[in-house]
Amino acid sequence: MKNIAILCSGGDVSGMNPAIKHFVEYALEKELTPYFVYDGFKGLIENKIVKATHKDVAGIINRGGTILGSARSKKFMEKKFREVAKKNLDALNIDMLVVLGGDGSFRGMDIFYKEQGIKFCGIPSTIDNDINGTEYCLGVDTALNVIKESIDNIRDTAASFSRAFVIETMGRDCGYLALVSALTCGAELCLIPEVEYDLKEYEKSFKKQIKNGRRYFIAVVSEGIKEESSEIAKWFEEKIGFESRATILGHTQRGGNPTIYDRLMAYKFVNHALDGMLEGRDESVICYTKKGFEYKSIDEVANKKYQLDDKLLSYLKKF
Ligand SMILES: Nc1ncnc2c1ncn2[C@@H]1O[C@H](COP(=O)(O)OP(=O)(O)O)[C@@H](O)[C@H]1O
Ligand SMILES: O=P(O)(O)OC[C@H]1O[C@](O)(COP(=O)(O)O)[C@@H](O)[C@@H]1O
Repeated sequence: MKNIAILCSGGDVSGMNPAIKHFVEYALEKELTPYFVYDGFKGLIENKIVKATHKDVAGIINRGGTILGSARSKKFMEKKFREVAKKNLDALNIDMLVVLGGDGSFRGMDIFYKEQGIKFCGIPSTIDNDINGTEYCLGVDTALNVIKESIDNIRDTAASFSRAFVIETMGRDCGYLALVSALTCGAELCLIPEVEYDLKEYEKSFKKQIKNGRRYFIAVVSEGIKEESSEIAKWFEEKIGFESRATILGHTQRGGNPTIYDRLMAYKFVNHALDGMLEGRDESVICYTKKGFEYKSIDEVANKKYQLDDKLLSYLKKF
């Protein structure tokens, strides 16, 4: 039997646990021996590598986060520590790794493969949905649903109290979560890092809306824009004349039980990862595009910055 391991690296997402569960099941079905690496690349270096069984993945399909733990490891950037990681894997005869993470993790694995010969398949996993080459990253749907729940709740109080609410979503420097949430939760204002804005340009239209009976405003703004969400709230008070509050959703967006879509995507990503490795793909990332699932090289994924789809961008509400 061949040995294969799985690890999580970078920001955790809801959907990792269903992926880990299916990894064990599908590996055993394919007559591979599955292993867990706890705490990402850090755990590879610290030898936290353990054989996995069906029992280890019982009752986890509905849980957010990752039972394996995730980490960002500075040591893995250094060759001498990657050599330690390789020694640890060799001792267990493991030469294949499935990595749930972002482009940084895949870049690290690419170096590890070229230098130490450990084959890998990357499964894009980040709530930011900011990996070039794939239209979907594991965890995004759950994060969007958490945001939707929060905005719907905030709308109740905003309408009752006649206030403006500025809701900040995560995304680092990518506005995907904010844009999709604004469109699907009916926000009056959406600000994202990819699009220049001038708040002055919204004043006339917002005042007109108030005259026409608008009782409250919902603004969805992304992490990474030029202003703090508290400053946008202040603008609502000072320039629009509306009492306002700012809510930063923060790490709530990384939790919650995985949606059906993320459970299904986890299943499909893992199937493709193992199939690809068994077919002899030694260093690939599975991307989901209009064509379906595709195996791409690390260069196709990590050499270019992710760009929001033009069609989606065209839906951004203007003043
Ligand atoms: N150039 C690199 N060389 C070796 N390891 C890397 C490299 N880039 C990233 N890594 C590893 O991948 C980890 C996760 O990368 P990071 O960019 O933080 O997250 P993400 O995978 O979400 O993009 C880093 O902490 C590091 O251990
Ligand atoms: O959990 P931390 O270290 O505070 O990081 C927060 C960052 O991680 C994210 O939640 C996810 O980013 P990654 O998936 O790229 O790690 C970002 O949206 C956010 O900017």
